[in-house]
Amino acid sequence: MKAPDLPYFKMNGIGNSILVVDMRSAGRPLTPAAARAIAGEVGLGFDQLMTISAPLSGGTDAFVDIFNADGSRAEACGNGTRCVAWVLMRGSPSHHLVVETAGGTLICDRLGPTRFSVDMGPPRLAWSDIPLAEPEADTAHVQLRHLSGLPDDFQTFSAVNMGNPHAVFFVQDAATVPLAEVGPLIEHHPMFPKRANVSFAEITSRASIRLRVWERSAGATLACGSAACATLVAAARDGLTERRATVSLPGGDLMIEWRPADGHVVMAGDTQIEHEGLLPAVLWDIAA
Ligand SMILES: N[C@@H](CCC[C@H](N)C(=O)O)C(=O)O
Repeated sequence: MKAPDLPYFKMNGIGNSILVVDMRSAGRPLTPAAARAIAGEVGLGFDQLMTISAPLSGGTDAFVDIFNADGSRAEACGNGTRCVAWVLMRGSPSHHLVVETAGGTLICDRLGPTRFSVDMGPPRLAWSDIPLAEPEADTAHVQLRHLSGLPDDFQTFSAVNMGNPHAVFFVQDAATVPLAEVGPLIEHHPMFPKRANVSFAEITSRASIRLRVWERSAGATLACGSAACATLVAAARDGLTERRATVSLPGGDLMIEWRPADGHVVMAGDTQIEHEGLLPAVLWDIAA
């Protein structure tokens, strides 16, 4: 039977470039090679590609697989999840959605026509959950060992897993961090067996943070939702901010709360649709 062409939605979550593909009629998953082809030859570049499939577990509305532009998989993507919520709730009276990803179950709520919140679940803070390569008693202050030549600002980081691994560095001035130089060095540091998303955070008040992010497998991005969540957790854990703050990224602002009631981290922010279309069925035949 001929595979169907599949609807895609080119979107962004405050500048984080997201391609959502509705695979519910495909009957088979997207391969990493197809994800790379979509980003490359097909010309639909993205930071993350989110595929929507039928739910795997009871009580969820969809399963979402997340690919980086190099074809690797990510366990979480906050900005992409808000875009998925826009796609699944458009034209529907529903204001609430539960999606499952490789990193856990995410709850989405509509706050406005293009504004959504995502409950990203609780952060995991044990060294083995990040994961780090070796035991660390205090994951809020980890020394970045064996990497010489970095300024003092980049010697100690806070490690947080928000479904995916994050290293958060607090700096005096986020704007002057040489992201393209230090980002890849830290992402690939042997301390991170699954590599890491790398954040540089400047505390601007008890309720505001300025942030720049080097994403694992995607590089410098205008925004990263899970990094904003990880940063708020790291900042509140250190007493630098309250548990609710505005995180300002180059692409815009996210409101992040680490809820005292259940320990979950909730993000709220905008989404934007750029265009939509159909992806040719032949792509589904590209092998892994
Ligand atoms: N942009 C995302 C997170 C991206 C995932 C990352 N590159 C990884 O490999 O973990 C977000 O908004 O959370």
